[in-house]
Amino acid sequence: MGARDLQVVLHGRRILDVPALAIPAGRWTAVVGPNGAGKTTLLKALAHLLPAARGRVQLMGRDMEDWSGRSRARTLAWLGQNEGGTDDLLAHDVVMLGRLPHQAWLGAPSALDRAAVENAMRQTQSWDWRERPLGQLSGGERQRVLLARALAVHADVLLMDEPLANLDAPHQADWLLTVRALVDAGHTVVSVLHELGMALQADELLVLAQGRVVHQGRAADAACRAALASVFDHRIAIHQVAGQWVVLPQ
Ligand SMILES: Nc1ncnc2c1ncn2[C@@H]1O[C@H](COP(=O)(O)OP(=O)(O)OP(=O)(O)O)[C@@H](O)[C@H]1O
Repeated sequence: MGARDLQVVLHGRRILDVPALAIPAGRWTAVVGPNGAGKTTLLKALAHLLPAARGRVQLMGRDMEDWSGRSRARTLAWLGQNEGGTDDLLAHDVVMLGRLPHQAWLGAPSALDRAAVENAMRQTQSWDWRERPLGQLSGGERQRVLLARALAVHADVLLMDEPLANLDAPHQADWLLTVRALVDAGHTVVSVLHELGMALQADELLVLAQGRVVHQGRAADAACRAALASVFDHRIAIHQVAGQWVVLPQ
């Protein structure tokens, strides 16, 4: 996906200013940067969730405005932070919401929908809580249900804002495997991450600061690590341990 002249002004402040952006298809891009850099704002603007956004966003080569809401919802899955309004729903029904773009108007879920929900819940190990209201789950359990909802869409493009929030280490590792499998199957994943060591395992890094893209490139490149150190005012130390990047605060 991509964007041109993307701007967000809120209460008279320019929050985001991205003249041109191309996110490679079939790869995993991690969006990183300090608090307040505009990462969530960028992701929401790309997802067409921010009425205040100006500019052009393209999804699979077509302007967002040219997509019907339904086909866009089938093509682009969203995992956001602190989403309200679904606490009273059973976890299973929350995940089924991910199948809405595939269902006929007022139609019952098909066998395919039910299988997609079960597979996604088993993949995130949340199937055991399917009969529990979302509001009664722990932060990590809830996050895994919401991840299942995004996976159940079977979308070509997945946008995830802080998907690792509240996940314990094994489930962070599972998330990584899930993303790798998605990308291997040709999907595009864009995730905002604060876990910089995980972000450095992405294919591409998009580094934001003060509402601007200050670097975009292959995460394996030294230039990405230099850009990271710079936007965090050199308050991080990046080490390689057993072939993986470890980022420590300093
Ligand atoms: N509704 C709003 N009204 C005014 N300013 C806002 C609003 N939402 C966000 N901002 C401001 O926009 C800037 C970018 O916010 P955003 O949430 O995109 O940052 P972020 O990079 O995701 O931050 P974090 O790492 O803290 O989650 C911040 O300075 C924030 O205060």
